[in-house]
Amino acid sequence: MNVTKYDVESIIDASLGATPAPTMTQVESFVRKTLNYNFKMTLTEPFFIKSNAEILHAAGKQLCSVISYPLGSMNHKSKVLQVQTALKDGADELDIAMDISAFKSKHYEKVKEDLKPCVEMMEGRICKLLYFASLLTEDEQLCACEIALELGIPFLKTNPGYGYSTTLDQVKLVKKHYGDDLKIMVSGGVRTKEDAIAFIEAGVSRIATSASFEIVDSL
Ligand SMILES: O=C[C@H](O)COP(=O)(O)O
Repeated sequence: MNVTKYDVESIIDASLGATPAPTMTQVESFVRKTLNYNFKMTLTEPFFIKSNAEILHAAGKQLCSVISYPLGSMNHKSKVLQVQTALKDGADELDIAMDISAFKSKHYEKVKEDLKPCVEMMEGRICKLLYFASLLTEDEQLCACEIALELGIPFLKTNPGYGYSTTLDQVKLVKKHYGDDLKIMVSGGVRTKEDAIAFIEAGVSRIATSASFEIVDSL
């Protein structure tokens, strides 16, 4: 498979993830730096959506934010409010975390009821289900895929970062069972162009990484 620089750059969601508590100045400088690249999205925490959207939209770029990140453990009302606010503030896409504790407790209906209004509010905009693959068994990962499809979210985000790296096996498992029915954004631990190319060859549609500049600059 011949993977070009464009193939990689154009599917990256650029994250500042490696900096756990960035200052507003650090965030703005990161966002301004992404303007020099042709990334798919710039990822931003909810607090920064409004200010980052002003910068990115003025330059014709888009941003994605996160909801109930990283464990999906916010209560339902606050998740709904967070989605409403994120969209009002200018988010173009959202990565919504599944309630991992409820899921691992097998409260699948609760997990779905929690997510359903959030997905409906997206009104056709892209959202991805963060299912935290590294905390799940293989059977649980496949169960999360079923939930995504039942909710009409045909796009997964594997892991939140924070030291949880996505493996090729996690991606291959989903691709083996669901093929093109589920798109995957690999997230967590993608650090080099070799990592990026290996995940593209495994079938991912998007790459969220805090090494976006380094990866593209090395291609
Ligand atoms: O949301 C995206 C994450 O920050 C990606 O994970 P990473 O920080 O390990 O690259």
